[in-house]
Amino acid sequence: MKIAIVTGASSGMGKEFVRQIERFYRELDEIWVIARSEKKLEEIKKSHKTYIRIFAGDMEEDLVYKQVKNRLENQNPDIRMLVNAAGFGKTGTVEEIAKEDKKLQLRMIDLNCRGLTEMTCTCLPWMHKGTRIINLASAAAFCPQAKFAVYAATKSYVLSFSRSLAAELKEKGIFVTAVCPGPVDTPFFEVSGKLPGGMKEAVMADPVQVVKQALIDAKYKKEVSVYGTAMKGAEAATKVLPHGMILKAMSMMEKITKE
Ligand SMILES: NC(=O)C1=CN([C@@H]2O[C@H](COP(=O)(O)OP(=O)(O)OC[C@H]3O[C@@H](n4cnc5c(N)ncnc54)[C@H](OP(=O)(O)O)[C@@H]3O)[C@@H](O)[C@H]2O)C=CC1
Ligand SMILES: CC(=O)[C@H](N)C(=O)O
Repeated sequence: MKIAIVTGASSGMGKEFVRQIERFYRELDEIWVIARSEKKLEEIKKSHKTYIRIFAGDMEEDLVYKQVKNRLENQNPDIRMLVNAAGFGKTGTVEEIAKEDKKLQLRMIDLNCRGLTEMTCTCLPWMHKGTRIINLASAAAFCPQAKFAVYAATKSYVLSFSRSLAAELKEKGIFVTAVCPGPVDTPFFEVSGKLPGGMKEAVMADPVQVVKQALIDAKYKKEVSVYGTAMKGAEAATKVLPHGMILKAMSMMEKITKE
């Protein structure tokens, strides 16, 4: 049995991956979807031809990983693709966020880093030559970001982890792609809140295009997928300019767009 597994499938890019994967891999028997909102996953199930198997659970807790593992052991499927999309962010200074909710930034590390790592380790024994892992990092992985500090750090982890994993798995013929978009128009910002000023709106990307690019890049075994000229430019800038200078410029731009 050939399957794909998508975390964070109830919304935004995860949901879009489920939609596009169905067209991309026509031979799939099932797509396994993971998120907390069972109701949203049920809605997604109704709109697909491929059988959608729902795992409704909180990836900050252990239970959902056990449920996925048990199902893998029982059905022994061939995982053609794993997409790790579950994640969240919060804008504000580290102090402000901690004052509002002491645990929130730790929960962010737990989901964005531990969750992604645990799901990858859970799935790897069922992945073989020619299969793909797609990890949702972010352009925030390229450089530290004030007022997005913990989020940007978690995404640096995802990028670093993905590249190391890609090197480790190359011999086995399993290919890993870290997806690093700039701001994408999804419900993400309803959870995170927005940075003051209109900086992000100006470069907001369409999730359909970001996911399409990611699947093409994964097909061509690219280790990093960056959608759009603006973010390709940003990536190049973070490679040549001192990060202190970029942080200063970002802070100045924020002040200008606020005025
Ligand atoms: N939007 C953007 O600008 C960008 C987003 N990204 C990254 O892409 C990924 C997808 O984000 P996006 O689609 O935009 O955001 P959304 O908020 O639309 O989707 C986030 C998904 O993660 C799931 N999720 C959140 N918390 C948990 C949890 N504790 N356990 C299980 N699932 C959870 C949500 O489902 P539910 O609430 O039902 O649990 C939802 O399906 C994230 O990792 C994000 O960091 C990267 C770059 C840009
Ligand atoms: C939410 C994101 O990851 C995005 N790259 C951003 O910086 O807004």
